[in-house]
Amino acid sequence: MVETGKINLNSIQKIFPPRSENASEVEAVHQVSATIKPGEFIALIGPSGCGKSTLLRMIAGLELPTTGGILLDDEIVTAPSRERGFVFQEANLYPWLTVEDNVAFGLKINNKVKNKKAEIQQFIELVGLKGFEKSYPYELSGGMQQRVSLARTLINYPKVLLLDEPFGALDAFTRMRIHDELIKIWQERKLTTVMVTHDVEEAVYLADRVFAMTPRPAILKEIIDIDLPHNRHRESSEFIALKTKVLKALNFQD
Ligand SMILES: Nc1ncnc2c1ncn2[C@@H]1O[C@H](COP(=O)(O)OP(=O)(O)OP(=O)(O)O)[C@@H](O)[C@H]1O
Repeated sequence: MVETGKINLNSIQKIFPPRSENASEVEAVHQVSATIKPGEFIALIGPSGCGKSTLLRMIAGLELPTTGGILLDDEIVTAPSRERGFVFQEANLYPWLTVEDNVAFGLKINNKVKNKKAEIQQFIELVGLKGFEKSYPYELSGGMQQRVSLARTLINYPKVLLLDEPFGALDAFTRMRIHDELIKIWQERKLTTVMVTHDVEEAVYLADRVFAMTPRPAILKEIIDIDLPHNRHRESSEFIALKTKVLKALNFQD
């Protein structure tokens, strides 16, 4: 079986030009190199404004590196593609469309919606929204909206799932439930996943490896292996030890 979804980051640097005449340029990402294996779950963690989202956006092809290159399965990333599904912090649903029409929207652009009813239903069920097909976004909680956004991305069968703090606005209980759903989907679909988060516990709960970034410019300071099987127990001594390790890498704990 050919495994797909390998990402190579080769000395990635991103410098944004000055925003105004008196401003200076901003180096957001500095010389990041790493290989992400097919099917791996990576959490990118670092202080606010360090450059995590910029790195994720470059993997998506939404930004181009100033120097260095990103390869997906040995092809250089130069533009966004459905191969690399992106879920934003906000669900960004179309308020005038129902859940099923929001999920179908990406397919409609492709003119592929014919005979896709069953598939749309399958993805709605995959994210746990059976029974809400005809609901509008305003009738859903924040967590449910984010699940619609996930279904809308997954229905295009991306090789890579890129998540930019998608659960940041959710309450703690909803987050924990959605974490378990995400792990189930990730295990079923064997998707290479890269997630930006501020939350050390979220990173240790979900990821195979945590990439700890420095304050801006983001440099890959340390990679922490999370060598725990799922379902992980947040209260276990191994889990707490790994959280401490990540916090140390981020310089928040001696
Ligand atoms: N398009 C842009 N033009 C100029 N500067 C930018 C642009 N996008 C991001 N930056 C700057 O790059 C730096 C890194 O931003 P980025 O959004 O990647 O950080 P982050 O680590 O994801 O932050 P947060 O966790 O707060 O979302 C910031 O100083 C930001 O102002």
